[in-house]
Amino acid sequence: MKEAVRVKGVSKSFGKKEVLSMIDLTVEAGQIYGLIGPSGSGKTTLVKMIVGMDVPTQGEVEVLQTKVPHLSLLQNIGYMAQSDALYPELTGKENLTFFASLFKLKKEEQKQRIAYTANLVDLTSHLSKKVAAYSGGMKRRLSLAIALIQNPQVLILDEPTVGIDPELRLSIWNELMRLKNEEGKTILVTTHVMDEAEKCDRLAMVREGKVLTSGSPKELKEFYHATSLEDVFLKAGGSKNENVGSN
Ligand SMILES: Nc1ncnc2c1ncn2[C@@H]1O[C@H](COP(=O)(O)OP(=O)(O)OP(=O)(O)O)[C@@H](O)[C@H]1O
Repeated sequence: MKEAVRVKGVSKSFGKKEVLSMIDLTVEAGQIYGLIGPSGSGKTTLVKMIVGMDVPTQGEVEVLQTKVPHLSLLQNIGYMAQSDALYPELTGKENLTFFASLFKLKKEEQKQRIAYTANLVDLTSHLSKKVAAYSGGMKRRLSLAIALIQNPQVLILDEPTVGIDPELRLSIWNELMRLKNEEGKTILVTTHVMDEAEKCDRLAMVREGKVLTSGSPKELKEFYHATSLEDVFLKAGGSKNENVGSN
């Protein structure tokens, strides 16, 4: 299978502080790949370098066999940041229309994508409200809709379900599964939530800027003789970098 994302020997420092240290990871096309780790472990920094918003101090990143950053990748990467980048004075629909207009979409396709993404995140009946009047969860949902607007091949979602109620969280995960299974999308997601991590095909557990271990949830639990992913995390924390899975 082809690689959708390749991170090769990436380190990142801010001033003298090294935040990421020699990260290697590969996301196969058509996988859901989870980055899990405590707050401050470096997940967002890594994600920003994968989408081309920040530059590694060392190493390089490729997405769809193209070295990041590259203009051609904008159409193919949908990015949902941790903090919402929305226009509060515009309505939900105007926000979606604005972001859709940045991409090469025909008028009819643009309309369809707006309707589809709004429905996916359950915002259809709120589209004419100003975003300033949205709750935190609604803003997260709109950000997710925007990440999907141009129908990108690769989705990079930084804690997409924070502040979203359990029912909608489940429906968003069901949709991510559908996007993977039926449309062959590649999805890289950061999360703190272990039951979301269980749904990923592969995981990398990150702590203090290093990948502690990686593999499928099943492989990780077997390797560490652990009953849960929390347990894997605790056990992996005490050992050297392990690559449990096949890559
Ligand atoms: N622009 C910056 N300048 C200096 N330090 C930074 C910068 N961006 C991130 N850091 C530091 O890098 C470390 C990793 O931060 P990062 O946001 O990547 O972690 P995270 O795992 O995504 O955490 P969270 O889950 O809370 O978002 C933190 O110590 C943070 O303070």
